[in-house]
Amino acid sequence: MNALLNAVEAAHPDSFDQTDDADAAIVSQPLPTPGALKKAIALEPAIKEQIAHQRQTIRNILNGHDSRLLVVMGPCSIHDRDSALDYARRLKELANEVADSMVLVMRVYVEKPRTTVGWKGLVYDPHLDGSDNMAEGLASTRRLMRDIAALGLPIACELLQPMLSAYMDDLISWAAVGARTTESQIHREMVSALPMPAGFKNGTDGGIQVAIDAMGASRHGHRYPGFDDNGHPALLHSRGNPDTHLVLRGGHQGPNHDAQSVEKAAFALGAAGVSGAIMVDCSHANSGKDPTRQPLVLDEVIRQRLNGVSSLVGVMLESHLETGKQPMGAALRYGVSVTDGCLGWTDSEHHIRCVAKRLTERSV
Ligand SMILES: O=C[C@H](O)[C@H](O)COP(=O)(O)O
Ligand SMILES: C=C(OP(=O)(O)O)C(=O)O
Repeated sequence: MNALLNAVEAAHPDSFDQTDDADAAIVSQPLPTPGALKKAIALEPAIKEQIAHQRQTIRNILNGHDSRLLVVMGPCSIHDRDSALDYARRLKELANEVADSMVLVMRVYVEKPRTTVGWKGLVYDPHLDGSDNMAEGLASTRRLMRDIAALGLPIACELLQPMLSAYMDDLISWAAVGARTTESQIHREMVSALPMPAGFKNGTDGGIQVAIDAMGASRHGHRYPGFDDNGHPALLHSRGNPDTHLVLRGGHQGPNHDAQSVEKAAFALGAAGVSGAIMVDCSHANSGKDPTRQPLVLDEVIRQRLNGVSSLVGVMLESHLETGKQPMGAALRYGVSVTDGCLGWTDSEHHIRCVAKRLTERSV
């Protein structure tokens, strides 16, 4: 990594100078370009093919050509490599076991949107100590995602800072735009260029129209300023992304996974002429941020699906090795979330198996 940074410094010596404007609020530090990092931590052709296949499987579920349930599950945020890989190995085994009725995709969330301030994720601060070594965070993220993909798991990730998506977009099979950014034109432009399906969450106030508008905006091509793979400012031309959908995550007024809210959302999607596929996030405002309530939300979604609500194609769970969450601090407990509380592995596995059984019994 240092060699990469030295090469960047040699090519752009000015960018290392601190500004001499005493009023300026920023100091710049160089980062590798997306192209350089992708070359340094490259994907084997077999992994690229696997990811293309996994994206297509997810598209098929969204389009109704594959009747399995899409399940995006994993930690609220990734904060250490060992527990992420430990989780991934367990998830892969479970994914194989339930493959007839479900497609499990691992949440590998490395950027966190904060309500005010807080730790912003592995990419920003891989040492969790405020040192913000983003060059290292980007490299660790790529290595981790590559290793998880090598286990055969599809990866889900929220894309928050549009500039960072280019460092990892080749590794992701399903992308999320979060409740705090769905309304942003910049994020809609970003999604219009993504090579994978993407879910737009409803807003934090519970409003679904922002997500429907986002789907309408991102299926069109856009021209917008950004950076090319070599890090040069460029006018980017996107083709538009036809594979977007709504994610219901509840809002300030409470949950929105009940039958009436789902029916209302399906009607609004139909009226707008966008994809009718809906994923329910069993966490966040749908569980009142109490991880132990996620199975109740899951149960209700499966009940509706088994009653014929075909728009419900997916669910999301925040799940880690251990239940709950912990504050950031010196001695972190292994496998416990440092952001939102998660359902522990034993419960997660149990509930996924129960759902698989219910789905399988119904289809025979
Ligand atoms: O899923 C994550 C959180 O809900 C989101 O990042 C906001 O977190 P915060 O309110 O703790 O900042
Ligand atoms: C931040 C997340 O969700 P939301 O945008 O719904 O708050 C998340 O899923 O990690």
